[in-house]
Amino acid sequence: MALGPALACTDESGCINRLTQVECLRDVCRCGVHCANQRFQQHAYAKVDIVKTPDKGYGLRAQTDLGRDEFVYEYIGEVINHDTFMRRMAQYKTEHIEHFYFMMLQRDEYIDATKRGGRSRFINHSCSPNCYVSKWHVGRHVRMGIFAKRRILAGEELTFNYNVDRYGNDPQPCYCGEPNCVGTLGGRTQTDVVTMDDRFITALGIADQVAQLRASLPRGKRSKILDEDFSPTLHAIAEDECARVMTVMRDATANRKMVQMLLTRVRLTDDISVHKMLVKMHGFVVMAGVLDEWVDDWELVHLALQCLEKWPLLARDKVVDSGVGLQVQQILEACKRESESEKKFEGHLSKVAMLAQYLVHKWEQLPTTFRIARKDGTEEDEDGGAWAARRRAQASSSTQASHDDTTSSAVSEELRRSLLAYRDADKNVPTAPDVPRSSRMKEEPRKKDEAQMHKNSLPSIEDIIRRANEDSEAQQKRLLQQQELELEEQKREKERKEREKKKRRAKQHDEMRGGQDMASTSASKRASPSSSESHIVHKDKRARSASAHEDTDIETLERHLRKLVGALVIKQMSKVRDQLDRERFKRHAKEVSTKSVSPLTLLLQLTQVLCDKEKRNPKTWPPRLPEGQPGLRELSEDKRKKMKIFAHEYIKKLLRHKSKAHMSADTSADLSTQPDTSVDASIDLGSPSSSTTKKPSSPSLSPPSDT
Ligand SMILES: C[S@@+](CC[C@H](N)C(=O)[O-])C[C@H]1O[C@@H](n2cnc3c(N)ncnc32)[C@H](O)[C@@H]1O
Repeated sequence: MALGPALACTDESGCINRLTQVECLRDVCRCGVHCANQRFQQHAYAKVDIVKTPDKGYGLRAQTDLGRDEFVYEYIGEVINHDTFMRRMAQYKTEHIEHFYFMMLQRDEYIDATKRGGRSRFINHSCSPNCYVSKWHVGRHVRMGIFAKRRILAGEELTFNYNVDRYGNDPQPCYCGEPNCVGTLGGRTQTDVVTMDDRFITALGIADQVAQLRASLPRGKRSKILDEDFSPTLHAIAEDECARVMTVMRDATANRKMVQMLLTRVRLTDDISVHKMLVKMHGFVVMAGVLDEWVDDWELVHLALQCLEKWPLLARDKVVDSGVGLQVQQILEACKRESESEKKFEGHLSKVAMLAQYLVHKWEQLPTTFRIARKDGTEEDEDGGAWAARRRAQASSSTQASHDDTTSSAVSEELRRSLLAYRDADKNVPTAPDVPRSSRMKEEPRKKDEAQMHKNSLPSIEDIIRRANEDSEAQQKRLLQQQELELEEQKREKERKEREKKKRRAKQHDEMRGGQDMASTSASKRASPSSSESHIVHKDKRARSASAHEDTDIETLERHLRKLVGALVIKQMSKVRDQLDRERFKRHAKEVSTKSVSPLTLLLQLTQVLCDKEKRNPKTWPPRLPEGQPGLRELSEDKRKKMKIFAHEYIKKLLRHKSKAHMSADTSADLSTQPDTSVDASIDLGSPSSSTTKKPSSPSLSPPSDT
C-alpha cells in the first residue's frame, strides 16, 4: 500500500532503515523531502531548557510534551579514541572537574562533551529515566541519539540511565530520588543486569526471568546476585522480535556479555523466516560491526560465524556490501597465521577456521546482482546502498568491474549516486584499511580522531549556555510581545463594545428625551418656533457631546452627580429635620446616599430633578475637569449655591403642602411610599409652573461659571 507523504519513513511506515536505526540519506531516499528518517542530519531536536537542579548541577528540561520514542537530541562532543579517553580522564581529575561527560560510541571511540558539545551534555542520570540512548547509523558514521522512553510532559527533567553508556572516573552518589535507585552512577560495567536498560532485557527475551529473580531476592542482595550469578535461559528469536534484537545488537556492540547473549539467541533460532527477517533488518551490517569489534575474541567470532552460516542468501551482494565477506576472508587468513605459529588448530580457532573456510567457499558460489530501484518508494535499503558504495569503494572497485558506476545502466540511480558520494567522501576522510583488528591495533596512531577534525566546529560549553540563555530570553521576549498584543486586542475589543453600548444608550436617551420634551411642550402649549428650534439645537448639541465624549463613562459621571447632589439635598433636609418625621428622614437620607436612586419618594425626586436639570444643560453636561477631559470632582460653589436655594424652596413648598394637608398619618404626602403627585406637579422647574403653583423665584440652574 502506498503511504502518504506524512507517513514517509516514519515508525509506522515499515521503513527498514528506520526500523533498524539507520538514517535515510539526503538525496538518496526515494521519499525525497517527505522522508521523516533524517532527524540527525536535520538536527530535528526537541525544544529544551537548561535548568539548575538542586544537587546534580545543571539539567535539561522538556519545553514541550514529547511522544514515546521521539528524537530528543544527539549526544554531541569530541570523538576520541581509547588512549585519549584515558589521558583525559586523568587530566579532568587533576582539573577537579566535578561532572563527567564521556559516552562510549563504539569500541575505541568515545564522545567527550566535557569542554565542547551540545545541550544533550546536560542530561542527568536517573535509575528510572524517561529517555534512552540509541546508536544510529548516519552514512558512514555511528551517532548517539537520545530518545523519549515514554510520553514526557512539558517541564519534566530529561534523564537517561548512565550505567548503560556513560563512563566517568569514579562512581558518584546518585541523587535521582527514584524508589529503585541503585545508589551510584558511573563506575559500573554495562553488563550488570541490575543496571541494565529495559530495552536490553526485552531484546534478550528475559524480562520475566529478571522480574521473577528481582522479586525473590532480598533488597540488599539483589544487585550482587544478579551481577555475579545470573545466567538466564535464552530462547530462539520470534519473528516480531527481529527489529529489537538487531537494534540492541547495534547499540550494545561494545558490550561483550550482551553481544554474546544476543548471538546465542540467533544461533538457537531455527525458523528460516526469522533469519530472513534478521538479514532484512541489516543483519549483515550489524554483524560486520560485531566482527570489527570482537575480531580478537575467538569465542565470539565463532558464535558470529555460526549465525552467519544460518543466514539465507540468494546473492553475494549483502556479503560484499556489508564488508562481512572481506572480514571472514581475513579471519581465515589470521587463523592460518596463528596455526602456523602454534603449529596446530585448537579449540575455537580450529572451529573458526573451518567455518570461515566453509562460508568463504559458500559465498563465492553465489551470483552478484544489483538491486533495481523500486518504483513504489516504500522500500528499502538507502543505507544498504551507502554501505554497498562504501565497501565497494574501499575494497573492490578494481576487481569488480560491474560495480563501477560507469556500467550502471542496470544499477539504481540511488546506488550510483551514493557510490559517487562515498567515493568523494572517502577521498577526504582517512579510513583505516580493512584488516583484522589484531594487526590494525599495532598501527600507531591507529586512526585519526574524528574529534580532532571536527573540534573547532563544536561549540564550547560557555557558548552553549550563552546561546541557551539568549534563546530563552528571546523566547520570553516573544511571549511577552504576544501577550501585550493580545491584551491590546482585548482592550480594543472592550472599548469597541463600550462605544457601541454608549451610542445605543445615547440614542435611547435622546429618543426618550425627545418624546418627553414634545409631550411637555404640547401639554403646556408653550411651543414656540424659537423654543422648538432651541430644543433641536440642544438635542443636536447633546448628540454631538455624546459622540465627542464616547470614551467617558457617562454612567459613572451620573452616579457621581447623584452622590454630590444627594449630599447637598440631605444637608438641606437636615436643616428642617425637626419638622420632618425623624424616622422618615433617616429612611430618606439613607436612600438618597445609596446608588439606587429612583423616583420613589418626593425627596428622591428632588435629587432626581436637580440631576436631570443639570444633565439637560448641554453647556454643563457632560462636565469637564479643569484639565479638559470629561470628569466631575465636585460641584462648583456657584452651582451648589443655586441648588441649595432650589432645594430650600422645594422643601419649604413641600412642608407647606403637608401642613395644608393637616399632616395626617395617611397623608398622600407619605414620604416613604408613594410619590406625591401634587407636589411633583409643583416642582417642574424645567417648565413653567403648573396652574396651581408659583414658579420658584431662584432655582434656575444656569451654567456654572467654572465649567
Ligand atoms: C553529563 S553531566 C550532566 C550535566 C551536569 N549536571 C552539569 O551540570 O553539567 C553528568 C554529571 O552530572 C551529575 N549528575 C548527573 N546525574 C546525577 C544524579 N542522578 N545524581 C547525582 N549527580 C548527577 C554528575 O556529576 C555527573 O557526572
